[in-house]
Amino acid sequence: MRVPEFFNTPLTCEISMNGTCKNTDHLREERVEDVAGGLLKGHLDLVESTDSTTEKSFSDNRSVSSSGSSNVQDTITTNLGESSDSFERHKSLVNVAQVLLESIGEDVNREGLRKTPERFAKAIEFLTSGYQQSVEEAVNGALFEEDVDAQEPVTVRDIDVFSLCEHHMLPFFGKCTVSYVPNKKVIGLSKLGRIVDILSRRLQVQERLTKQIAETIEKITEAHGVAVEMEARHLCMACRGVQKNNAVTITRSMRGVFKNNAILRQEFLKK
Ligand SMILES: Nc1nc2c(ncn2[C@@H]2O[C@H](COP(=O)(O)OP(=O)(O)OP(=O)(O)O)[C@@H](O)[C@H]2O)c(=O)[nH]1
Repeated sequence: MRVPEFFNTPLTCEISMNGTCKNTDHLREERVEDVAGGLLKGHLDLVESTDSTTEKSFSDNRSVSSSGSSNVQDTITTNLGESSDSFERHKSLVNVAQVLLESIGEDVNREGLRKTPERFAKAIEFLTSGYQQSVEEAVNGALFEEDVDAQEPVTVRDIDVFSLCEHHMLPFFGKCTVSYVPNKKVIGLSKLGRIVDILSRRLQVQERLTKQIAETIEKITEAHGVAVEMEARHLCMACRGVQKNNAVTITRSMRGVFKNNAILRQEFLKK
């Protein structure tokens, strides 16, 4: 069984307002032995091979408090709330998968399907993990003051996109190109990919996803302008329904100077 990162970390410190620092490892033990009251253990037993999302929720919450032990206690309470929510979510997804298998006439106990509800739950948790993530946390303050040339865009092409269409909950996937004209600050390049991931790992329609990516980048970077173009294939159009396997949908969102400056816009659209 993999153990969440939290339990493998060295000494935890609690820093009080007056700057003193004391060991709070006892809180970690309490968290398992007493505070969790068995819930955490139950969770770990059920989610035997803990997925990255669950690990993240534990490791992210390993906190160094800047305002004393009550905050540490608050954090623990919040963590247990989140852990309990994710436990309940996981349990219902496993149940849903079992019902789904039974509904199509499958035997949920046959060898090949025994672990399928668990796998299904983990896959759906991953594909919708964007609901549990915040863009601000992912960007992590990676905005850098730079004296860049006015009106010169920064463009990252071919960022992979995997999302689920909200109509059929089937994947749509492809790539997107993001461009922005910086306004005194630039964003860490990887953060553009992270923003795309967080917004994609939700139930979406391609048009809304494209617009949300542009709006989010504009808000975070305060850029003079942002342009996003996405090309994607929708499995709901390929493997079922109209069955157009080669159809590719292209969506765009232009904001700020990209909207008004024809040259910038043309440059962006030129491949
Ligand atoms: N605009 C848009 N439509 C989408 C997207 N993803 C799926 N759709 C469409 O959503 C529509 C849902 O139509 P409905 O008639 O309610 O559902 P349906 O009977 O399954 O439709 P068919 O797919 O035509 O069989 C379909 O036309 C899908 O192609 C998307 O990202 N953007």
